[in-house]
Amino acid sequence: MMMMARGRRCRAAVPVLRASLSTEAPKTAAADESLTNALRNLRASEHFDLVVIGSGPAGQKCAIDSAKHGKKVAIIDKKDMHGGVCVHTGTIPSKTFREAVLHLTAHRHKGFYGNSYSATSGKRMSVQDILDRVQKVEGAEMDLTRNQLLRNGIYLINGTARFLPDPEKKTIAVLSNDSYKEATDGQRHSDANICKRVLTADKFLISVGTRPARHPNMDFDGELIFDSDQLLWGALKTVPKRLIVVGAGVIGMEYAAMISIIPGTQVTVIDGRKEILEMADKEVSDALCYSMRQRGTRFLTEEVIDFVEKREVEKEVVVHLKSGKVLVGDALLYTQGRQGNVTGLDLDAIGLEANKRGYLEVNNNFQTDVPHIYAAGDCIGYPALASVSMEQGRLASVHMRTSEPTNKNRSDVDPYETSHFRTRMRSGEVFPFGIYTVPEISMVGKSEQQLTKENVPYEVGVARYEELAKGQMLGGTPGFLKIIFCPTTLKLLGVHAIGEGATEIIHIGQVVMSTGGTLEYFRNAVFNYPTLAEAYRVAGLNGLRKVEAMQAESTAE
Ligand SMILES: Cc1cc2nc3c(=O)[nH]c(=O)nc-3n(C[C@H](O)[C@H](O)[C@H](O)COP(=O)(O)OP(=O)(O)OC[C@H]3O[C@@H](n4cnc5c(N)ncnc54)[C@H](O)[C@@H]3O)c2cc1C
Ligand SMILES: NC(=O)c1ccc[n+]([C@@H]2O[C@H](COP(=O)([O-])OP(=O)(O)OC[C@H]3O[C@@H](n4cnc5c(N)ncnc54)[C@H](O)[C@@H]3O)[C@@H](O)[C@H]2O)c1
Repeated sequence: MMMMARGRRCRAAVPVLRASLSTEAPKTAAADESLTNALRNLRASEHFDLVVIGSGPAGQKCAIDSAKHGKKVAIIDKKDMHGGVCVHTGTIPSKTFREAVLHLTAHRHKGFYGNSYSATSGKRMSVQDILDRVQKVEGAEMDLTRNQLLRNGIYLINGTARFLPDPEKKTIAVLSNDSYKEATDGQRHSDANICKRVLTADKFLISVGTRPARHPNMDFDGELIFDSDQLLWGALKTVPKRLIVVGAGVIGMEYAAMISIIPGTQVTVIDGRKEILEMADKEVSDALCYSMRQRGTRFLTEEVIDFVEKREVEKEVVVHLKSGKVLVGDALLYTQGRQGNVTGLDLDAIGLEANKRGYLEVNNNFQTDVPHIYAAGDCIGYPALASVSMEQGRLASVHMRTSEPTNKNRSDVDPYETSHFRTRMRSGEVFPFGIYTVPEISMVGKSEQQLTKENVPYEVGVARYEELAKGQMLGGTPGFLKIIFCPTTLKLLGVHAIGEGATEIIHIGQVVMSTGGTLEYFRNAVFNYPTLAEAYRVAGLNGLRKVEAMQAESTAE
């Protein structure tokens, strides 16, 4: 079904094109060929300036920018996935999950009222207690997204997109597959897939996102062994007493940290690498691990899984590591990276190929090798953040409309909106990372380890939450802010925070850093009091004192 954009002229009804077709993700080459053949004879029913595939952050912002500039835009996605992975299985549900756990455990208040204080009157919380909040927020966010798109005159077409062979590479079919689960678990859930319509467009944006990567030899039943999508689907009823998390990347560490604050749970994290959260500053990741260890979490790094068995009767999962260690848990969460959602798009039809992780290659303007087909968001790889995906989508739209030969104002495009952004983005210079562990982490710019590797001299200024009035008011929970700066110019090179509000206060450092400000800004500025932002003043003064001491020493010599 297509949702009609408000304010648009009604079209003549387009006959639904039916063909006896195989599913969205054909399992064999023969099935794939028969699907392609069946689709080949279908004729396009409507033309758009832009067709966006996938309604996540990248797709939304690209579509809205184009629609606001007068383009006729359609977004294709499955009906139950409007808003993308971001709204349904990624950013929004995981962060709501965190808020629910923090509330139900009363974790933020334990500093004052003791470890036994909770919001569940001593009753052990169920997974559904947490998911109730997640589902409410997910529903509200989906409505918000839909309304925003429709308000902007964007056509929402429900289904799965698949390119059709066409010499111009401008034709796409919409298949009737409505279930995200069907697309992600790779199982065939229905015998036939119906082609609902065929569209043509001048431009396309592929913003199909990613899905969890799965170990080929593990049986993901959603209850004993599950990925981060399945955790939200409700098959797991009770919070596991012994949870094994495989993969200490962002997703693994966020969920491990959330579950570890639930009383009566013991979490073990396994990773093949030496360091946990490699992109974080080591002092920060050490502080996170310290905090989680205090709650009984165990970290097994440089470990590789040999095999995993399920004990169905005992409802246990047993992990055998290549090092010979054997772990027994009540559940296993598998978070070893993600895979681009390109299966089923028939990239062959447009002469494109994804890499083995399912990611597409694009240039600085987000164009693939086919110049009118753009790609943005998680399906182009690093950094795979909702925040960055939104901006990539908008920038793709900016390039689409400003690079048109008919555009007379090509020179008035802000250079920030062109390829510079992507180049700077690769260096991590222009966006922060927010990692919603407990305590939360945030960073912008370089870490001490990166600067050391690059032979860049630096000094640091540090503020501990315990030194701040607001930190005390919040219960004295641990945390710190570290500003890394150049000792000669006093310019900021990186800002790293761990503790309550870290993902919010990081933006102060980001602004000062991106405008070329120095540490002196924090000495001279007056901040609200009491706030966590005051940490900048404390850290700034701490850093300046160190520089003064160094100068005094060198003068004395
Ligand atoms: C557990 C988790 C937590 C996260 N937390 C954060 C966070 O805190 N902060 C942050 O910034 N980022 C976070 N992320 C990353 C963030 O969710 C992604 O960066 C963001 O969702 C990517 O947006 P996107 O535009 O690429 O599309 P996605 O949100 O990935 O959506 C892609 C859409 O494309 C659709 N699609 C796929 N194939 C087809 C097809 N053939 N036809 C039609 N539609 C199709 C899918 O149904 C889906 O709706 C998290 C991710 C995960 C998994
Ligand atoms: N707060 C946020 O911004 C946020 C939150 C969640 C996810 N995300 C995005 O989602 C992306 C995917 O996250 P992810 O955690 O799935 O992937 P990831 O790549 O960050 O982490 C995967 C982890 O699994 C480990 N691993 C891989 N193979 C292994 C093996 N054989 N044995 C043991 N360990 C192994 C890796 O060492 C790594 O630590 C992230 O890159 C991030 O951009 C962002």
